Amino acid sequence: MAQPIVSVDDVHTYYGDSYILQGVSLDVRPGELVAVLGRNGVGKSTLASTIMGFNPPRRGAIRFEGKALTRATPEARSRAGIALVPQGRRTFRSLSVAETLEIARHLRRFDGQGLSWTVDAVYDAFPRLAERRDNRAGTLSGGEQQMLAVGRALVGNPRLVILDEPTEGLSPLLVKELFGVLEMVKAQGSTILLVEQRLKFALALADRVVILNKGKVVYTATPAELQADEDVRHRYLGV
Ligand SMILES: Nc1ncnc2c1ncn2[C@@H]1O[C@H](COP(=O)(O)OP(=O)(O)OP(=O)(O)O)[C@@H](O)[C@H]1O
Repeated sequence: MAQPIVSVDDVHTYYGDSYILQGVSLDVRPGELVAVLGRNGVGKSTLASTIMGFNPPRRGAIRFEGKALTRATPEARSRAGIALVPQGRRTFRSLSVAETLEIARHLRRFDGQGLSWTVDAVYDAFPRLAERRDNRAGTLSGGEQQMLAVGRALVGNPRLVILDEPTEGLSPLLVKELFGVLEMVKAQGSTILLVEQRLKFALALADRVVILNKGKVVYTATPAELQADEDVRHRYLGV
């Protein structure tokens, strides 16, 4: 089996005294889409920010393409080829769509090794962004800002894209559009870690699903296995 792109090994993360990730381990292999599921507050976003380096673990290790990254800064992780699309988008309100994407392209410090998301490719994937290219991010709808946040990550041609609840607040139409884009990103061989509340969305995209509960991985399976396991879905996802 291929070496994992990212390997999270017995990671323990805190916010002050709050013990959030309590020994999380998971691997994501090249070209795989792994969905992280779980109820509100179980630590999914914390896992995303721990991998990106915003909230390093007190114990445990994170390896990226075989190299230890546990203590690396978020900038170093970005240079290594990890991109995070954070929950709540965080686009710069005063920059236009075109400026946002151009800046992300210029900041690209990582040679995407055959992956090639250009600004034009992002416009093709999200026609709404092309229509709004001269508009400031602050004037976009929530859904359009989400598209922009995803596009900004893609033009960096990351080796690993971490998406933290990208469908949150999107209209059904935009959810569908985002689904198509993620299918495309996947088809190009990108590796994706998807934190997601919408079960159907996650099951339709994922190669593997991981469920977190109270800061621990309690279940790992294929989407079909989770689909068939009513007990697990009910117990850990409430559906
Ligand atoms: N900056 C912070 N300081 C202190 N506690 C925090 C902080 N951010 C999150 N928490 C707490 O950590 C726990 C895990 O939060 P996290 O956001 O990782 O969960 P989540 O599974 O992503 O939930 P959600 O789906 O609601 O985003 C929660 O109890 C939350 O209240």
